[in-house]
Amino acid sequence: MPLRPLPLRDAELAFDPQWLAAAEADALLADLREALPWTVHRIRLFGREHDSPRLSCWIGDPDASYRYSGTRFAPQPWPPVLNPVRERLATELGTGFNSVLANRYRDGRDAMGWHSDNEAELGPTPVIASLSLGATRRFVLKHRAEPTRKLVIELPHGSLLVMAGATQQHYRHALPRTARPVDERINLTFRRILPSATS
Ligand SMILES: O=C(O)CCC(=O)C(=O)O
Ligand SMILES: [Fe+2]
Repeated sequence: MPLRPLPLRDAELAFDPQWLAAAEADALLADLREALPWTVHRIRLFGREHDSPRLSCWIGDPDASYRYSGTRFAPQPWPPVLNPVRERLATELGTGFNSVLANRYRDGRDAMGWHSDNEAELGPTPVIASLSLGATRRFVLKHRAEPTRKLVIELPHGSLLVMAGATQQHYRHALPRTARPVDERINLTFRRILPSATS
């Protein structure tokens, strides 16, 4: 299916509910579960350290280091299974990616809180390509200045959501917890860390 624009004022979004065919998405999910060194990241919230409610893994080119809670981290190397995905994204979106944040939500209690992907190293108008595998979860975008302006979207197995332009400047997003019994989900957000920020 093609990527189609999702209309939302002050945002630039495109969505394909089935960017990967089910069999490809199944294989990728199974591989990534095994291939990645999943860890619980520590996050700083109101001055206190907590375990983040999910498993994560940062992947990237060797020069694409990133800052997280004030520390600089070297990324994990790309697992070969992601190479075709990375190439296809670059071709279809017309922009290259040098890093991926992989998140693994073990069940409905795992989640991601409100944030924007607005780190300085991504630049002011980052293209972020979010590929979802496994259980369908609800993703919510909320306008910073007008919180009633919202988009709620279900992200199914094999779907691709692209956030671009000024989306990160105007909107925050989250993956809320759910009381529904849900299976595991893996999400990959492909990003481009700018070279000026990686030295
Ligand atoms: O799991 C998701 O769909 C969202 C992930 C996300 O917002 C992020 O990695 O920055
Ligand atoms: Fe995000």
